[in-house]
Amino acid sequence: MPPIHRWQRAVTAEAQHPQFPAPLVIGASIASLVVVLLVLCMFTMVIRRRQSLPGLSLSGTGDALDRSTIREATRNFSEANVIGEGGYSVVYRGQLRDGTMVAVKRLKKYYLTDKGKEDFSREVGVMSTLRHVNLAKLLYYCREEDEWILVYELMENRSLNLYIFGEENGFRSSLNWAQRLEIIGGVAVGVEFLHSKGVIHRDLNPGNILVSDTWHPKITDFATMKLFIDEKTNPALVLMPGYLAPEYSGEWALTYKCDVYSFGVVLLEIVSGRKRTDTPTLLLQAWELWDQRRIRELLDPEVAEPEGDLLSRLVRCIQIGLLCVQRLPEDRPTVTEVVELLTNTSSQLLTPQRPTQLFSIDTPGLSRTIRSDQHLPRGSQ
Ligand SMILES: Nc1ncnc2c1ncn2[C@@H]1O[C@H](COP(=O)(O)OP(=O)(O)OP(=O)(O)O)[C@@H](O)[C@H]1O
Repeated sequence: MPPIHRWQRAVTAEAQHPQFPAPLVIGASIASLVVVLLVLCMFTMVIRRRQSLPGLSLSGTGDALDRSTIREATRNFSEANVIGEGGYSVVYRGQLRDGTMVAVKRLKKYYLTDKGKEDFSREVGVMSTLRHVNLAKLLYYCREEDEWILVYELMENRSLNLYIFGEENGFRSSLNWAQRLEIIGGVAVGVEFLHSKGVIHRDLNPGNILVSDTWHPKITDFATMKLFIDEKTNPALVLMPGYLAPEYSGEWALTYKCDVYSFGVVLLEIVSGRKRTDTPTLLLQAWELWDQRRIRELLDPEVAEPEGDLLSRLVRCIQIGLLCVQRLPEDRPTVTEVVELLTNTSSQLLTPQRPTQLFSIDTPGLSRTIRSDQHLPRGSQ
């Protein structure tokens, strides 16, 4: 061991017994105590918020909405009140005591995770602050024991898939071309708003686009339910095949451009009336017909043929859709650019490349992509 010099010994001794003035020591102790108390207070507040009342109004009115109120509104979740069912919820029509008509979304219990339980109140609180004319309005939520419920404003016309895929008689022809173009524009504006708030929808599809009684589109399911489900163990459940961008279905590479891709697929479905899962070659068909200027063959035959200005707007719209579904995210426009391209008809449009990806059997992380240079499965062309 090297010898210790006298000056070293002096420093060591001072370090062991530093001579601070008494007022400084007292001041520092009080300050530390205050900081500790503040941290404790904040921690308690967070915990209290998480264990908050079972039903909490999101409208700022202060009215609590508990399970018994929701039971009453839906006549005890009566079968007759079911208006839809998705992968992880059953949706009921309901009427609150004040007469407000609501859509009550009751989450299926077996998919809820511990993480979801922790996040529910906080995340729903955040989502409820997203108010926009093209977003469905989340009014209340209820989390009581194992009952998890979201209460939305009711959209009498339900979702867009009913009208573009003709799942019910006569529905398909009820949306004319002008209305379809309006819906496409409204969805783009809604997605732009979400992106401006830092939210990626991830699951944009016609089942998640509701339509008001005046045919205005309202995007729903923006990142709410999916936050409460473990998508890595339930990927097929969480995200709808046919709409996922190849980079997301293949490598979980999630960016705003994934929504742009889904939007492009939805746009092409709206104009063609063809569901991509039933028509895996939809993107290629659309590109070829657009490239050969045979657009009329792509358009939904159930809707009266468009002429003049309407036809040229549709041609432009299809070109925008094809730009959105480009394989590489960097070749797709941003949604803000999409809105600009849709509204400013004199703005310059790039030429979309021929799609190489026909259809991705796209469970994230388990992607099996069929490319146009590979053989398609029998019956899929
Ligand atoms: N606010 C609403 N007003 C009217 N109908 C609604 C409303 N919300 C949902 N629905 C109807 O309920 C159906 C199922 O809802 P939704 O798709 O949101 O369920 P989900 O469990 O989130 O499922 P998924 O995302 O797998 O489709 C919708 O397709 C729509 O027809």
